[in-house]
Amino acid sequence: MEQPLPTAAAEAAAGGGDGDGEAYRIRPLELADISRGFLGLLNQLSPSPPLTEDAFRARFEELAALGADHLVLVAEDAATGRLAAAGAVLVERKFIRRCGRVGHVEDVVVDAAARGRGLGERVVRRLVEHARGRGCYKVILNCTPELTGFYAKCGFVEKNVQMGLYF
Ligand SMILES: CC(=O)SCCNC(=O)CCNC(=O)[C@H](O)C(C)(C)COP(=O)(O)OP(=O)(O)OC[C@H]1O[C@@H](n2cnc3c(N)ncnc32)[C@H](O)[C@@H]1OP(=O)(O)O
Repeated sequence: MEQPLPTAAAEAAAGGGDGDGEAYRIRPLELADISRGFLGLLNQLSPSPPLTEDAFRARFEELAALGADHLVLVAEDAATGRLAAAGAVLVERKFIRRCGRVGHVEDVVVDAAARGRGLGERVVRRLVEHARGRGCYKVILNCTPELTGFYAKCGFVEKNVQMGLYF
């Protein structure tokens, strides 16, 4: 039987599945989410060629091996079972700051039809809580200038600049 990423238990302990009768249930990514619209969601973030089921499974298992240091959350529409949002957080383990940990929020996306209802903020706040629960002293992310207002609503402040080198 298919299992969710092993991060599920840690995530649940840190505030876990909503289970409160809300329209969207936020939970860790599962293998079966490939047929619940997960890839279509990611495509709204960054258009890319279709991923095969084998490639998805291989990456899912790779991430599962990282345990609670890598969490992908999705928001499932309780009425339809389709995914309406997703986001990820990666816990970096440092030597500095007394071997401190830093959370990196990545790949946050809400389906175009579900935007503007607070779902994006809910997902980000849950990712942040996971990082806090893993002992991170800060959470950081990169975004375009147009999105700073959204992340400010999620509690983030602008700090430094992003630089990139693409291959
Ligand atoms: C680290 C990264 O992943 S960066 C990539 C982010 N993802 C994308 O750009 C993909 C395309 N965009 C989306 O998926 C969505 O528009 C998101 C994720 C940016 C926002 O999701 P939504 O569910 O629509 O946002 P949500 O409804 O939770 O908004 C929360 C608050 O932020 C505000 N907000 C939302 N988007 C923006 C914006 N672009 N600029 C300023 N404020 C915004 C909302 O008005 C709301 O404020 P309120 O509480 O005063 O009403």
